[in-house]
This record gives sequence, C-alpha cells and structure tokens, in this order.
Amino acid sequence: MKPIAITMGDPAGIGPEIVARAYAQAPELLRGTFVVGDVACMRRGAQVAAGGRPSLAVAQIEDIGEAAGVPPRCIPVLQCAPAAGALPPLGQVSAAAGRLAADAVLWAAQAALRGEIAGLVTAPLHKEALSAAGVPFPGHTELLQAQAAMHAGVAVEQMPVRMMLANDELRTVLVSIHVSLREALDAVTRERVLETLRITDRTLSALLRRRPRIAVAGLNPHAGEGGLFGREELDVIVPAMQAAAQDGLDLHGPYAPDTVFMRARRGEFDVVVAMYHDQGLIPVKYLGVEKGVNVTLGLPLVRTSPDHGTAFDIAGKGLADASSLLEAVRMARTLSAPSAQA
Ligand SMILES: NC(=O)c1ccc[n+]([C@@H]2O[C@H](COP(=O)([O-])OP(=O)(O)OC[C@H]3O[C@@H](n4cnc5c(N)ncnc54)[C@H](O)[C@@H]3O)[C@@H](O)[C@H]2O)c1
Ligand SMILES: N[C@H](C(=O)O)[C@H](O)COP(=O)(O)O
Repeated sequence: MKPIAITMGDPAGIGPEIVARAYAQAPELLRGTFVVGDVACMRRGAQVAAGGRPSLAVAQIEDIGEAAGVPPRCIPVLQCAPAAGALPPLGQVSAAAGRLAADAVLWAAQAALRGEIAGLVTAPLHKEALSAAGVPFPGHTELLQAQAAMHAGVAVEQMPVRMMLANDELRTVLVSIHVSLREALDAVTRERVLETLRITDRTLSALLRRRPRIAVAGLNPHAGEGGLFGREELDVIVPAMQAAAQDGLDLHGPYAPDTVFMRARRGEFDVVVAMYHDQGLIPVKYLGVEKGVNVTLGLPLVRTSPDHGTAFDIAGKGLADASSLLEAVRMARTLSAPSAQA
C-alpha cells in the first residue's frame, strides 16, 4: 500500500497543530502517512497540540520511502522546499506562509500524479496568503486541477473537477466554487450542470458501488415556482437533467433549495447537486465543521481535506479540533482503495 501525504497547510493557521494532534490521537489511522511541509513549523504545531505536555517528536525524512521506518509516536515530515527563515507569525496573512503552504501541495500533487503516493490530505491554507505568495489559483481545487491537466497534457477545461463536501448525513457537490456570487449565477449553464451531474454520478457510483440517487437543487427560491421567481430551472437545469437522464442517471428535482438538504439528510437522496458554493456548503458545515470532509471529484488522484479553514482566530491556542482532518484521512483511505476508483 502506498503512503498518503498530508500537507501541512498554512503554518500561520491551525494546520500544523491539527496534523500533530491527529498523529497523537489516532496513531493507527495515521500509520502509512507522512507530512509534507516545513519541519520547524511542524515542531511548533506539535508543541501547540501537546498543550504543555511532552510533544510528539518530529522526524525529518528525506524521501517517501523513509516514512515507514520512523519510530512510533514520531511525526515523519518531508521538508519539501527550503526551510522557513523565521517562523511565520500565527494568525496573520503572509506571503511567506502562503508560499510554504503552496510548496507542500505542489510537491504532493506531483508525487500523486507520478503514482508515488496513494493520495493527499490537505490541511487548510489561507487563500489571501496563497494570493500574496503569487500563486495564481484561489484554492487547492483549482491548483490541483491545473497540475493534473498539465501532467495529462490537456487544457484545464478538459480536466473538469468539482468540490464535494460530505459528512455521515449529507453529501453535496457544487456547480461552481471560488467565484463571486454574480459569476456563480453566470456559471449555472446547461453544460456546467450536466458536467456536474456526470462527475457526481461517476464518482459516487464507484464509492457506493451502485448508482447514486442525485437530487438537484434549484437556483431560485422554491426552484423558481414554475417560472414565477426565475427561469433557470426551466431553461437550464431541467434540460441538463434531461440530457444526463439519457445516460441512465438517477436524478430527482430540481427541488426547492431550502428543503432539498433536509430531504437528503433524511435518506431520500445520496447527494445534492448545489448550484453554487454557499448553497451547498452551509448545510454541511452547519451540521458541524468537525464532521465534514472536502473531496475533489474528477481528478486523476485522491485528494481530501477538512471542511474548515485556517481558523486564524484560534491558531496557536491549542483549541483546534482535529476530527475533520481525521475524517479526511479515513476518506482518503476509502477512496484510494482499488474498489473505489472511478
Ligand atoms: N481546505 C482548505 O484549505 C480551506 C477550507 C475552508 C476555508 N479555507 C480558508 O481558510 C481561511 C479562513 O476561513 P474562515 O475564517 O472562513 O473559516 P474557518 O473554518 O477557518 O473558521 C470559521 C470558524 O470555525 C472555527 N474553526 C474552524 N476550524 C476549527 C477547528 N478545527 N477546531 C475548532 N474550531 C474551528 C474558527 O475558529 C472560526 O471561528 C480562508 O482563507 C478560507 O478560504 C481553507
Ligand atoms: N470552499 C472550501 C470551503 O469553504 O470549505 C474551501 O475554500 C476549500 O477550498 P479548496 O479545497 O479548493 O482549498
């Protein structure tokens, strides 16, 4: 079994401390993983996670093969880029921290695309810090899409990906992600909705080993109420669903966005396709940021992440919960099992 890489995230945030806490809380689950990032930042994270007790040791490894030889209760860390000159201050946006976070993700993406690791679990990075570091992508999803497209020698448009957020009760897949709400409305096109339905069906069929029951949220209040409150359902979403239904997809809706998540949570559907970022993510995060996992669908590699961000307000205070990161590791293991490959 190939190892899973855990990227450290933005070192000014809670990334390093939740990674260290995960190794302390769940050593069995973390067996066969290693961290990609900065050794000094991870040592600081391990001390924060220990909260005054002796912290786990951080063992610097030089290559992937060394991870398995690290003694128990040590965190294997691969220094993927030159070490940070000074530790980035906690809780602040900085280009230096954004650069360290990006370097780890780029390293792990390349390793995954070369087939050297089973997948990557990404601790949260800060999008403003990423931008300050000159990285031309808003988040992991777009960065990984670009890396995968380059690796495959195709244009980014030919490597369509989608964000899924999932917990035990609810899954949602988004038609668009890191764009303004105005742009998100323009992104509700027949082609994008159809592509989202197809990616959702393909990935969840592999995961569930049966066709998923896909509910589609409308865009407008009450899913347009027959055209009274907007026509996107009639003109865009239904035609996309009709095209997808020709391939046998199990589709339902479009339903009123304010009740479709409740219905899915009760078990009526396996997943809800949401028309934009907040429509889909609020219901999942509201159930608890400690439960959700972010999965990028459509990539030729496994990538999962906690559903929360860098939490600058609590970074370094020892308050951060590692549960979502642990769920992300569990999900990465499930998805990297041969039976789950789409
Ligand atoms: N996977 C990722 O890389 C990822 C995911 C979401 C957000 N982000 C980024 O993180 C940055 C900050 O985002 P935000 O402030 O909107 O959301 P956030 O999730 O960082 O914080 C929201 C609230 O939840 C709390 N919180 C978050 N994670 C927690 C944890 N593990 N334990 C305890 N409390 C926790 C925070 O303290 C804060 O009060 C932004 O740049 C955003 O884009 C990154
Ligand atoms: N949209 C995600 C969320 O709000 O949880 C988050 O920004 C992470 O995005 P990436 O996985 O692309 O970094």
